Amino acid sequence: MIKVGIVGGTGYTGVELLRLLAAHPEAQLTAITSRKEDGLPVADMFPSLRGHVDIAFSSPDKADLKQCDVVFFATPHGVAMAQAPELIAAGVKVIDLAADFRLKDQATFEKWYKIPHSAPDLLEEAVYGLPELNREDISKARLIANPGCYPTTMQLGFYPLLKAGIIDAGNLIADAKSGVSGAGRKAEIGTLFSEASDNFKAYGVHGHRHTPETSAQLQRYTDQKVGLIFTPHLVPMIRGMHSTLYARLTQDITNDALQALFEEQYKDAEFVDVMPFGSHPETRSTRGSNMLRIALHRPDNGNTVVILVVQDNLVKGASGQAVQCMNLMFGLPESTGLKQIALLP
Ligand SMILES: NC(=O)C1=CN([C@@H]2O[C@H](COP(=O)(O)OP(=O)(O)OC[C@H]3O[C@@H](n4cnc5c(N)ncnc54)[C@H](OP(=O)(O)O)[C@@H]3O)[C@@H](O)[C@H]2O)C=CC1
Ligand SMILES: CC(=O)N[C@@H](CCC(=O)OP(=O)(O)O)C(=O)O
Repeated sequence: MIKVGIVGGTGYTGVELLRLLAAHPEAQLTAITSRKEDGLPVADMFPSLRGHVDIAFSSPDKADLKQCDVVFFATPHGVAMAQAPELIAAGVKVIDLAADFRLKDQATFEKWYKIPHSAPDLLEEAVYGLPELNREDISKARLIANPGCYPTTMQLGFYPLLKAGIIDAGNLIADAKSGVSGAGRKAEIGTLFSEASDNFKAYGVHGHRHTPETSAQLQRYTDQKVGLIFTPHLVPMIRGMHSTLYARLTQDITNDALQALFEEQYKDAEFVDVMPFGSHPETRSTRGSNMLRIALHRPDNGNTVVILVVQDNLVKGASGQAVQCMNLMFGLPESTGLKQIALLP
């Protein structure tokens, strides 16, 4: 059994990790932290886990994380970088769900996250945890930077076109919407029921930290200079994410060939579903599952491709993807413990 620790077990990605790991045949939850709930049985806070999780929270300074084989950080940016060096030196693998190790360039990290990086020596080693594009490196990694939720949709949507060299990489547009759980479980005015329900708004229009993350990753796959305009929106759903991506074709290609490009790219990807050309994926077709679904459109058969991408921000956008990485790091089939079918309605 893989001994698993979770730092930040009271938040949304933390409890999602618990749900997935409780059903994982090779994982044994060994330590889970909370600064506020030291000593409280996990199932007392989350009754959905009664009968499935039988350990209690401990404060981060008391939790014996070094006895774990892998530790997930489901914490705000800046927490993992403080503890990862010591854990890795002790032979523990680390998967950070935050952004501490996502950007290779320290100055770019510090500019966007407005905190100094305390473990810059690990930036080079950290592996970006997007299995569909990075499977081999993940399987050898000691430290995973789990992707952001929006960047997962943008990269998997643009990648096949970018790799084929048939779009203008300097003019990528992403119009994306997230459910409110994307903002985490902390109390904030913007996520109050009376603010976020029955409402719809864009945010981060002049710059969101997922733009440099996505651009830097996409840049690995093209010689053109990547230019991305990304606008996130908050929509009144609890979970789920819908990204509508636009790319300009630079070559003649039929719709059948476009579709074939995506189907070929993701033919072995268990968690990426390329739907029929022209279809309309819904976020609920992924709710609670680790699936990401893609559908292509070509308005008026012109030179713009519209790529619709849906997923669940908490599963494929965070905790499910992190478990997918854990499976690879421990030599297990990638889908172990991740075969849940989406909930309907
Ligand atoms: N929500 C989402 O859809 C996604 C989130 N992410 C990223 O995952 C990370 C976690 O997100 P999410 O679960 O939503 O956040 P939450 O705010 O819901 O939870 C944060 C957790 O971190 C703990 N925590 C906070 N500060 C510290 C600290 N200084 N030291 C130790 N533990 C701390 C909190 O526990 P306590 O206060 O009890 O100690 C809590 O359990 C974030 O970095 C987020 O950006 C990534 C992709 C998607
Ligand atoms: C709805 C909402 O607020 N979403 C978050 C994204 C959360 C996330 O997953 O991203 P990181 O791990 O990079 O912080 C936001 O836009 O800040």
